[in-house]
Amino acid sequence: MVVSIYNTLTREKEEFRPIEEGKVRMYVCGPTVYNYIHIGNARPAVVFDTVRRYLEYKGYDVNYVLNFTDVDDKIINRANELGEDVFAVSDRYIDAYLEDVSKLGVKKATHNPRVTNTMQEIIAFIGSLIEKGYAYEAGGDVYFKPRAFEGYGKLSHQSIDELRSGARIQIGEKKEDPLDFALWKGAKEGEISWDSPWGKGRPGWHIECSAMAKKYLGETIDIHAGGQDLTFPHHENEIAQSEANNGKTFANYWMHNGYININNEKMSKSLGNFVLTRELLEQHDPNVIRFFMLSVHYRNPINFSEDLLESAKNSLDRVITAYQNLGHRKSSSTNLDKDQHHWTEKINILKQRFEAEMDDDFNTANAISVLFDLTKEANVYLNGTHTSESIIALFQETMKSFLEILGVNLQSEKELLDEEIESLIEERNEARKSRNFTRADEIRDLLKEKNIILEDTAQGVRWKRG
Ligand SMILES: Nc1ncnc2c1ncn2[C@@H]1O[C@H](COP(=O)(O)OP(=O)(O)OP(=O)(O)O)[C@@H](O)[C@H]1O
Ligand SMILES: [Zn+2]
Repeated sequence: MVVSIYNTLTREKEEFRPIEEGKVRMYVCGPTVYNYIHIGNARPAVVFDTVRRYLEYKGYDVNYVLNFTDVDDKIINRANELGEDVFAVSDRYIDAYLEDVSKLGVKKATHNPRVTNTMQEIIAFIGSLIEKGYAYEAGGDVYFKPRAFEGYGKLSHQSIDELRSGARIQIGEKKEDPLDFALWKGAKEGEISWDSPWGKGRPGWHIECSAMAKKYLGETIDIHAGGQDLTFPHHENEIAQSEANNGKTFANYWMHNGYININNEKMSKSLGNFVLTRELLEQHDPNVIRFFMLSVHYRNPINFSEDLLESAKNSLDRVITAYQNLGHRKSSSTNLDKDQHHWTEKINILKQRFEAEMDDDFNTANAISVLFDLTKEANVYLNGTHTSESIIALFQETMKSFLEILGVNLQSEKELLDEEIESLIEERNEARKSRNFTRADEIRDLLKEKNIILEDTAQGVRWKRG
């Protein structure tokens, strides 16, 4: 089946057809690094990592680019506040970002370009836009003229007149038209700056992504993604700059994730209603946070609450427990199971359903329900008298592959606990052999406390989580 993607540009689900057979060029707008990220900021990281994982599962080679805006007014202000160098601030928050998202199971990007390492390409891009008549210099700044670009407003579905009526020129701005936006900002005295044909300064936010996408992915890319708030003006402006300059479609599919809200209001730094990802990571298993984020379709809002996290934890526990119980049962399988064909068929249907949900604009919420159905079937299977190793392996393999697509890591603390359980059982067996019943009972009680059920069978002690 072909993957279909909801494209913000056309407001329709479209079949995904890559530019190059078997390859995907994907650009995700990354953070402005002046603070630790809140879980709202972590949502695009997790959502688009899942898109990437699924495309890789489908056999695509994904060139995944996520940039860092490492120079910007907010970073400069923060550096001034802290009495630090701009680079000290941006380096610290880039490291923190990478640490946080990697805990959430986000794979390393193919490229993580930084604005300050792309300065020459950005300056050349701006120069070319001036040459082509789309931009002009004004007192050390350079502005882009949206009115010169036919099609401005197509992503956010607004007409240029509508947009112009809402725009104002702020005091101190040197632009000709309220809609014009800065490509280059002349530096104030003593501010961090780069040399350019228009004097010392630094780039505007929008031009960075146009230049970085071109450098790492070429003039036309497959998927461009980011949070919903980036649609306008950021992505609209990226389209205008790139298409004006390159004379080609900039991106074929535009994807935008919905917000994480608190009390139905967007979580944001400016409102102060945020939960830092690193603080949440101290209180919850990263798998649970990820599972919670994916339990809602990526375009829908999530209203953050501890209850939702708790319910994600319970659901994920059920899945992992079933996976582990399958593992323990493997060695004691009788292999007398006569219904192998029936079970193989059942598992295959669930696999197809999972893929169909993911093919349908990466519907992780419905894909997770299929994972729950698989879990239920696994439990039904384990309740039977006879099991076969091959069906157990098929259940495990399928579960593992679903979890891998979702980016949930099975190598969690629970795996370690398994070893502890096995060694406690071993110790209990030894204790019984040497008639040390006090110790044997102690271990049995300890396991019981941890909700581990022991069954004495002809094949030896079998255990499972209750
Ligand atoms: N509450 C949220 N829910 C989902 N995505 C969000 C949320 N807030 C920001 N994002 C996304 O996080 C990414 C990083 O954005 P950026 O670093 O610019 O954050 P920001 O806009 O400074 O955050 P804030 O809105 O808190 O000021 C962007 O793709 C943005 O759309
Ligand atoms: Zn961008």
